[in-house]
Amino acid sequence: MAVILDGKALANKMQEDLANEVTEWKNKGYRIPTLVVILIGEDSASKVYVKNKEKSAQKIGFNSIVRRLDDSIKEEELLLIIESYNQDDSVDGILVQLPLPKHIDEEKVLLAIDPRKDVDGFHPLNVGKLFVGDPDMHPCTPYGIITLLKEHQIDLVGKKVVIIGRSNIVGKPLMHMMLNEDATVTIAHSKTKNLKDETLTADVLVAAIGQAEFITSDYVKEGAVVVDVGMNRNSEGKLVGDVDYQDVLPKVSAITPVPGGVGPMTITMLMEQTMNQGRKHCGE
Ligand SMILES: Nc1nc(=O)c2c([nH]1)NC[C@@H]1CN(c3ccc(C(=O)N[C@@H](CCC(=O)O)C(=O)O)cc3)C=[N+]21
Repeated sequence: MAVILDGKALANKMQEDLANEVTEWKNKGYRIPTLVVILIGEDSASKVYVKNKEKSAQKIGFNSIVRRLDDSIKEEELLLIIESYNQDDSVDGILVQLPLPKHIDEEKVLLAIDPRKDVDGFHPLNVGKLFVGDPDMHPCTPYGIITLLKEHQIDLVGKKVVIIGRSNIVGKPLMHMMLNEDATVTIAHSKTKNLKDETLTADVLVAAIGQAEFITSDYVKEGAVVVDVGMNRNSEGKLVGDVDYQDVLPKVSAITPVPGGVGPMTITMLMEQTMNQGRKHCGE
């Protein structure tokens, strides 16, 4: 029987621990950790994600600020808003929800966030620190994946990990984190030839493709661990991953469900890094 890697359960447990820490923190008379999430425009998926982040932050007891900005905002104006939060000593974490409207340069925005407040781990300095194996802030989705696998004692040393997807927010940072765990890593993507030949070698297969139920059992080695990063709506409007869950289930040793797998872990790692920064900024 396959082990279900229940991200929701671990997320709940970790968020309870964080809530207890915040209570202790308050009792010591310290300032409550503060997270600012900046949401630009009306993208419906982004709204749901931001709402979930806000709910978690409030449940934990953080000071949660969601700054909603109009689609038409000028890049300079956004940069000034970010700078004001950089300067504000009561703010521990700043996250700008991606994707951004087309007229705004993502690289400029990510560079503008103070790296010490970059709880998303997307600032080039934090990307570079991860690259050289000395990470400070981690991108939350890959960090959540590693945390979930570790919780279930899934050993990565020397294992063959195949990641499908080369994005800056999932595939590439996960590659570095897996290397830091001594795994052997392959990244496949839309131009990869004979994808199945790659995926069938995977002890751990990570799907970050963006196509509903793309990975069927013929892509998966017997006994593999399958991690599903996908978030797609199928024709019935149901949330499904990049993995055909029912089809691969009999073949795998462990698998993350969608919903309730990687998604809740992503949010939890954001909260964890906000707590850590809050602690640092108070000099503890
Ligand atoms: N600057 C930035 N940081 C991010 O971390 C970031 C981002 N931009 N842009 C988009 C992606 C996506 N993302 C998710 C967060 C939570 C769920 C989540 O909570 N998923 C639930 C279900 C949610 C639902 O019901 O739709 C689950 O899997 O159980 C999913 C995806 C964060 N992202």
